[in-house]
Amino acid sequence: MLALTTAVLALHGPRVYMRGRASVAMAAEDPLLLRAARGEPVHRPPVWMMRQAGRHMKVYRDLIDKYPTFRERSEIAEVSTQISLQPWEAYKTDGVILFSDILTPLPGMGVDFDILEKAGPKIRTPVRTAAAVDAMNLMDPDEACPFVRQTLGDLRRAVGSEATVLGFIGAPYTMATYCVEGGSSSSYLEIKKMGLNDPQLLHKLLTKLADNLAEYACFQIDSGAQVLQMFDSWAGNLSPIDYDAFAHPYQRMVVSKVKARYPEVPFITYIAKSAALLERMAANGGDIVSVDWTVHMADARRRMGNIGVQGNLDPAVLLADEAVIVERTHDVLRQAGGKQHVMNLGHGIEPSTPEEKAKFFVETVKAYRY
Ligand SMILES: Cc1c2[nH]c(c1CCC(=O)O)Cc1[nH]c(c(CCC(=O)O)c1C)Cc1[nH]c(c(CCC(=O)O)c1C)Cc1[nH]c(c(C)c1CCC(=O)O)C2
Repeated sequence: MLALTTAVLALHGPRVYMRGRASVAMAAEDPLLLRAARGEPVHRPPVWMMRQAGRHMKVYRDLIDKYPTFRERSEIAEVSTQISLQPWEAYKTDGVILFSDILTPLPGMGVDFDILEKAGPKIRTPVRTAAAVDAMNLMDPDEACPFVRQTLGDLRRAVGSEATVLGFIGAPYTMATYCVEGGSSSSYLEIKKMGLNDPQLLHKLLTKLADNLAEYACFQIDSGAQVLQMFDSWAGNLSPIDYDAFAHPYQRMVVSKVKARYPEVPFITYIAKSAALLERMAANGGDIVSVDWTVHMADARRRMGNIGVQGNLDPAVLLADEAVIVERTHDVLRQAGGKQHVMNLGHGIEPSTPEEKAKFFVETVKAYRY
């Protein structure tokens, strides 16, 4: 800890460090995660867990009897607010993420979907032709997702300055995988075929999605989201050539549209299995790269230079003994260093995670001092 403080002093010099402390005092109103995400000095790392609201919590599973479909649970504002707050009430995470899904805005664009309890997302009519892409419209988020505005506002009022409220979107490529495949996939062959045989059609779909998703992200910020996370979860499945053609430019398009309107709102990008893509992710115009657990955080820092990081504990560690959780958590925190790091898992929490282990992980991070 002392070594780290010395390192911070060596890096910034005492004068700048003092100025940093003064700015902390001035920004005392803003919650910790938001300050850390902006790169301001903080006394400890903030922590939340991807997919923290949901199946691993008994209070959530109990609600399924009353609201049997995911769309009810995420599209009735009172229910979505209640679920979003469950992990905050149980663990006092520093981040509270809107309980919703990346597919939620699709009906507003003219693409309808269901979420089946076992099989997951299902697009009613997959988007595979020029006519289907042309039929997609520019969404009006207030008309399509009024419950999102309501929930984000209610969440801000509920947590005040004790936590940071996060909004999120899917990135165009990952959204396109659902539109084209019609649901989850392990090989992504339909969208790959489209990209290889009719790239112009895929570009057209991605452009439409980018316009809509940027609009939807801005709507979430306007509704109260203080940090925005973009999930390009399945872009790690692309070859670099295809990533550069179909994922990267559309991430950039979304980021630049959002940044043009909300330059001060921290923007996080997540991709699963992204070890080969870190440098590319860091160049999409966002502020923070959410790193999965297949990379040493210290390597991620070295490779990406001056950009914030989020992550990257293997979610499986939350199934281990407490001593292992402490050891692995501290290891990530040390590697990430004290600057612009949001502690998180490397992907969503496993549904089989015992709640007391999730709580222990959050407490372990909150007890750490820079
Ligand atoms: C199962 C599933 C859904 N939607 C989706 C899946 C994955 C299926 C696949 O592998 O292809 C698609 C999806 N939804 C989300 C992502 C990005 C995050 C990721 O990579 O996991 C992805 C890829 C965000 C989300 N999806 C959800 C959140 C909620 C907020 C949170 O707590 O993080 C987010 C950010 C919630 C969600 N979304 C869904 C359910 C059943 C739930 C409930 C919570 C739970 O997982 O137990 C439906």
